[in-house]
Amino acid sequence: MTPSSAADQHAAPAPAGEDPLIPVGVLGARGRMGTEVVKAVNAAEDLELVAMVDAGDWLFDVANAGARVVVDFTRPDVVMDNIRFCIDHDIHCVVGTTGFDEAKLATVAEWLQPKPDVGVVIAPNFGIGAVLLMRFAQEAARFFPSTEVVELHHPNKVDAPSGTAVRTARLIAAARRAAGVPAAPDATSDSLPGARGADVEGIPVHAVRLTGLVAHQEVLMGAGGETLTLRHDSFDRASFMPGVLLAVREIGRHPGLTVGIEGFLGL
Ligand SMILES: NC(=O)C1=CN([C@@H]2O[C@H](COP(=O)(O)OP(=O)(O)OC[C@H]3O[C@@H](n4cnc5c(N)ncnc54)[C@H](OP(=O)(O)O)[C@@H]3O)[C@@H](O)[C@H]2O)C=CC1
Ligand SMILES: O=C(O)C1=N[C@H](C(=O)O)C[C@H](O)C1
Repeated sequence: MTPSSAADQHAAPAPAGEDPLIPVGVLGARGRMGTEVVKAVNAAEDLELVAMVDAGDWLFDVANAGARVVVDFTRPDVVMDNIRFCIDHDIHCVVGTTGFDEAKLATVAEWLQPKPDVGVVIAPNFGIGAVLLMRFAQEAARFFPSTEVVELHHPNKVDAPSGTAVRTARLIAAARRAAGVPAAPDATSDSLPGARGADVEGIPVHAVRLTGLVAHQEVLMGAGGETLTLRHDSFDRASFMPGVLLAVREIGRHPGLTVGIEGFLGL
């Protein structure tokens, strides 16, 4: 990595007599999400953008610039290194990058143990509607013998299925288990591998990649003679920003590891 330009960093003292601004660094700042986060932080009166880092830049600039919170929208293969760096430098982390399984979450929790004042929130989706969809799906899960998840995204997305779809399926599976719902009826034998999607704890998850889409998800539930379809659409990445900014403002008050922004929303 090489140093980011001085133009990417601008530190300013807190206005006298007012609450100090929260200094924020953005990792993946030139990516699709990072660009939107930079705009949102710049537009927020209580936040101050002090560092922008993208591939090829020095992460050390984030620490040198005095970032108190870092927002990470990078790549699943680099995000763990970024989180480690932030924890080691006592910087709170708001992570939107996907690719977290239980093992990675446990590793982050372990890194946080000697740092009781540092907070990390890892959320597969900052869209308020997407978070609500997950909650509604959990509520409905026990009433329907069959459930499938379909996620639909832009074709440049690096991972499949989406982090949101995996979390949604896990939450539904947990709700079904808790209510004693047996495995979904499915007598199909795939004549083509993959035709029934990926199996996430017994819930089929299907991934569509289509030019023109941004980020969308449907949860389909079926019982005798009826279906329930829950759908969320992010037509614009601006839709993620209220959730990102909420997490930036909250994370300093939530040391340790938080998964999802449900708690910050009072859900
Ligand atoms: N939680 C949520 O609500 C959402 C999560 N996401 C997730 O966020 C992630 C990013 O998505 P998106 O913005 O579309 O992807 P992009 O590829 O557009 O952006 C990622 C950026 O990170 C840069 N980057 C790569 N390595 C590093 C590094 N080590 N340090 C800093 N920057 C780095 C990339 O640079 P380069 O291109 O040069 O490699 C690129 O500019 C994905 O995991 C996606 O699933 C997306 C939308 C919403
Ligand atoms: O890459 C994306 O675009 C998105 N990624 C996240 C995911 O994988 O769940 C969130 C949203 O679906 C957009």
